[in-house]
Amino acid sequence: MKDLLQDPGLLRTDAYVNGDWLPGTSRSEVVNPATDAVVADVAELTRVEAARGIEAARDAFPDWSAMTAKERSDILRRWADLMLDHADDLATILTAEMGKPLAEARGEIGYGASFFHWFAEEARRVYGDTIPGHQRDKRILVLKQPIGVAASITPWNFPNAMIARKVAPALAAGCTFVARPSELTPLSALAMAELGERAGVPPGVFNVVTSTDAAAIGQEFCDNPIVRKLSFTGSTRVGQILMAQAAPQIMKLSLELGGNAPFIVFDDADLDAAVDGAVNAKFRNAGQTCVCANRIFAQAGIHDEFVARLSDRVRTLKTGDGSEPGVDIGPMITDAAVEKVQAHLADALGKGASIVGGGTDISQGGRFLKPTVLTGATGDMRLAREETFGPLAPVFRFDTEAEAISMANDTEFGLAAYFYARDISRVYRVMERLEYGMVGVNTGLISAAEAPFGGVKMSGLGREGSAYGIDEYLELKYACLSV
Ligand SMILES: NC(=O)c1ccc[n+]([C@@H]2O[C@H](COP(=O)([O-])OP(=O)(O)OC[C@H]3O[C@@H](n4cnc5c(N)ncnc54)[C@H](O)[C@@H]3O)[C@@H](O)[C@H]2O)c1
Ligand SMILES: O=C[C@H](O)CS(=O)(=O)O
Repeated sequence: MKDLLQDPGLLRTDAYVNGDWLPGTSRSEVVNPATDAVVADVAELTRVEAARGIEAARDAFPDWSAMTAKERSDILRRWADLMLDHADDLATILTAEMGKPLAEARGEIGYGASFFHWFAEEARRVYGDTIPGHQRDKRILVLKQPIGVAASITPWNFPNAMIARKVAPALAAGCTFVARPSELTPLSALAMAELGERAGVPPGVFNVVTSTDAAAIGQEFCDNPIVRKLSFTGSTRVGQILMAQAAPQIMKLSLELGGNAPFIVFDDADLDAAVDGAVNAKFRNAGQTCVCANRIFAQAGIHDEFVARLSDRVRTLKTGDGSEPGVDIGPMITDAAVEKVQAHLADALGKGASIVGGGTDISQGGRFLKPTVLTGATGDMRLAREETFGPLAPVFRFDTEAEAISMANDTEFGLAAYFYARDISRVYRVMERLEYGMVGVNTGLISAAEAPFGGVKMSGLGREGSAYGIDEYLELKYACLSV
């Protein structure tokens, strides 16, 4: 792997605690999902060693939080600049461990760096308040102060950006941090730590504990009284586990969980734009994103034309090893992920859906699946109620606006939704009535550091990015002065 990198020093395989690289008492393999080749052997830390990382963050907190906002801002900006300077190497590492096409991996590095740039600016705008007193001799002050030690647990599908979206606001606020990346994709987090060290992040401020024992590390994060904030991105199932485990500590939580995004195309939509949006929203990261269009709804008047145009576009998408030029759809991350998509397809076909172009098999060998459009999808199918997390685009037909909104909202999730329409009254009505944390109107790509990313209902708590994102790592203190 190192021979593929311009800067081999970025391929770090030891855990990073208190500025030291720890080999751990054992190692675990990171495997390329496209080839099954072993990419690296990574340090396997125990729960006790993870606690060392928490203690390092505790010990680093006083000095880090005492820095001026400008001092922290400068370090975050240097970190972002280094990530962009090394984007090609970081993308090579990311594609090797996660499988996404190199172009998407480079895009993710830019997306991750954008959070460091954004919160380098937000660091200097953590303002408090003065409030007119409730008595003549009282003065009211509101201070915003960093929570303290924050911890993160993140998924495999965006191994750089999901950590950046948490570390950047945390450190900007003055918190110190312990990250536990997915066991499937730890290398991107370790490369981030290497660049953080080069950017001047002091020892103990940012720590990366690597382990395949997710439950043990998560339990340590929830049980250890030093940890005052846990930020989790992953499935709703695990989010519920962590929320319960964190309850005894009354720990502040951010939960970025599962989704079931509707993608609605109304009769008055710009169909070419809707097709572009559907391809972006459905097939980015081979359909392995929390905001992917999981259900596509097409109004009766344009249904057949939309399906025809979408299918024509999908047929041009190339499946293959993400490190190869021109590949649009990389592998699924695991065999279990392949099995889930195949199970959703079989269930849908068994309940009356059809693959556009015919056939019943979407396998391309190994963990590769053919991007596929289904018609005849209905609400009783598994793919209507569960995240498919793969390149399967089920199209549901609808007649009225009210029916579309009702079907779109008929889910326990509420992360992202999308719709295409040009009538401004309809745009306002639908935008207001969709029960989601984020709505894309005439666009299939909504994620940006400038915007508050997050969901409602079973899709989580809190927001990441935007000016709101730093509040997740701050506490309000009310001071009442008698004068
Ligand atoms: N809302 C968002 O921003 C967002 C972003 C990316 C992914 N996701 C969601 O994540 C899921 C896919 O990612 P995934 O398969 O890695 O999810 P996952 O919940 O299985 O795993 C997420 C992380 O939690 C760890 N984990 C698993 N069990 C744990 C436990 N008992 N205690 C502590 N940690 C544990 C995993 O090792 C991993 O690092 C999908 O549901 C997707 O929608 C949401
Ligand atoms: O899958 C989860 C990510 O949050 C997707 S995005 O890149 O932030 O849209």
